[in-house]
Amino acid sequence: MKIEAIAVDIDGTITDTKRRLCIDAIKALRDAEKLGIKVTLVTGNILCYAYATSTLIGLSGGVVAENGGVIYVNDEVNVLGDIKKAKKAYNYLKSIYPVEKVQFSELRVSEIAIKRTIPVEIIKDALKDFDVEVYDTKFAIHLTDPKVDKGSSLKILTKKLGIDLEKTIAIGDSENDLEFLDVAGVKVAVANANKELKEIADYVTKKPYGSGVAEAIKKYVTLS
Ligand SMILES: O=C(O)COP(=O)(O)O
Ligand SMILES: [Mg+2]
Repeated sequence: MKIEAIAVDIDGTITDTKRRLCIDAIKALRDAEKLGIKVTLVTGNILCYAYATSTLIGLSGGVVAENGGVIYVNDEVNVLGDIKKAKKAYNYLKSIYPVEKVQFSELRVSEIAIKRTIPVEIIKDALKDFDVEVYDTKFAIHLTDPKVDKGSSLKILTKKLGIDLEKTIAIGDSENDLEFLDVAGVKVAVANANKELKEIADYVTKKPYGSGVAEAIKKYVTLS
C-alpha cells in the first residue's frame, strides 16, 4: 500500500522526555514531505506551540492541538472542544487538591492541562462524575471535553485535505494517542510507548522517541 500521509504526536514521540526535538525525526519527516507525503502534528499541546513546531520542521498537513479540541488546516482554526466542562472539573479539583495549571494555560481554549504533581488515578477518581476525559500524557494531565479526541479531529482534518486515513500512518507514545491510532490505516507505537498503545499497534518500533519515528518512516515510506 502506498502511504499518503503521516500523523504524528509531539511529546514523547518526536521529542525525548525533556521535550527536545529529535534530529532523526526532523530529517525523516522532511524526507517524507519531499516525497509529497503530508505530515500532520496531532498533540495535546496548544495550537501556537504545535503550529511553530510544524512550521519549523517544514510540515504541510496542518495541526490537531489540545487533544482534538482545536484544528488548524488550510489557514483556518476551528475550536471543537468546550472548555467550560474542563473549568467546572478544574474548579472542583482545586477545591480539594493543590493543583496547578501548566505554563501558558491562558492560551488554552478547549481544555485544561495541569502539572503531574498528584497521581492521575486520584484525579480520575475525583472527577469520575464530571463530563471530562482525563489523560495522563506523562508530560501533563489533561481535562478534555469527551466530545472530542485526537482521532475524531484527525478525521475532520484529513477530510478537509482529501487524505485517505486508510493510507495514513499514525505514530504515538501515550494514552491520549489511543483514539488517533485507532482511526489510521497503519498504527505505530514508539518503543517507549505505554502498554495499551503497544497492544493496538501494527508495529512497535525497536528504537524509542524520534529514532523510532525515523525507523517507522523508513519501514513504511522512504524504503518502499
Ligand atoms: O501536551 C501534552 O501533555 C503531551 O503532548 P503530546 O500529545 O504531543 O504528547
Ligand atoms: Mg505524546
